[in-house]
Amino acid sequence: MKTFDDLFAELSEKALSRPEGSGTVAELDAGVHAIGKKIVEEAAEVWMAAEFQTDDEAAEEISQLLYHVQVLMIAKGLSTEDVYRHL
Ligand SMILES: N=c1c2ncn([C@@H]3O[C@H](COP(=O)(O)OP(=O)(O)OP(=O)(O)O)[C@@H](O)[C@H]3O)c2ncn1[C@@H]1O[C@H](COP(=O)(O)O)[C@@H](O)[C@H]1O
Repeated sequence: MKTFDDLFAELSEKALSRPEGSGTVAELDAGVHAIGKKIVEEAAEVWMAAEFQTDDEAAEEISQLLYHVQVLMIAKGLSTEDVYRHL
């Protein structure tokens, strides 16, 4: 099973190698403003799923939110350590 750190390593590598067809590369190219809007959209979907959908659907929405947060971290050049030191 993929962890937060596994996904971050995968996305960081994709940002460098820029493989054809990568949604991550496309999202990075769209920029911080577009990624931020995606985070807000996914956060709303997390909220709605938590209130009105199944636990599994809420978990899936949370995974998507974490993905977009990671893309934003990479766009900003932030490492997991930069974030973890605030936890
Ligand atoms: N975990 C994810 C992941 N979670 C969410 N998403 C993206 O976020 C979107 C969220 O889904 P929604 O249902 O909200 O989609 P939507 O609003 O219809 O989506 P769009 O119209 O914005 O595409 C998905 O369509 C994906 O584009 C993800 N995209 C990629 N990953 C993983 O990231 C890695 C790299 O992916 P690529 O860069 O595409 O190779 C792989 O391991 C993928 O599994």
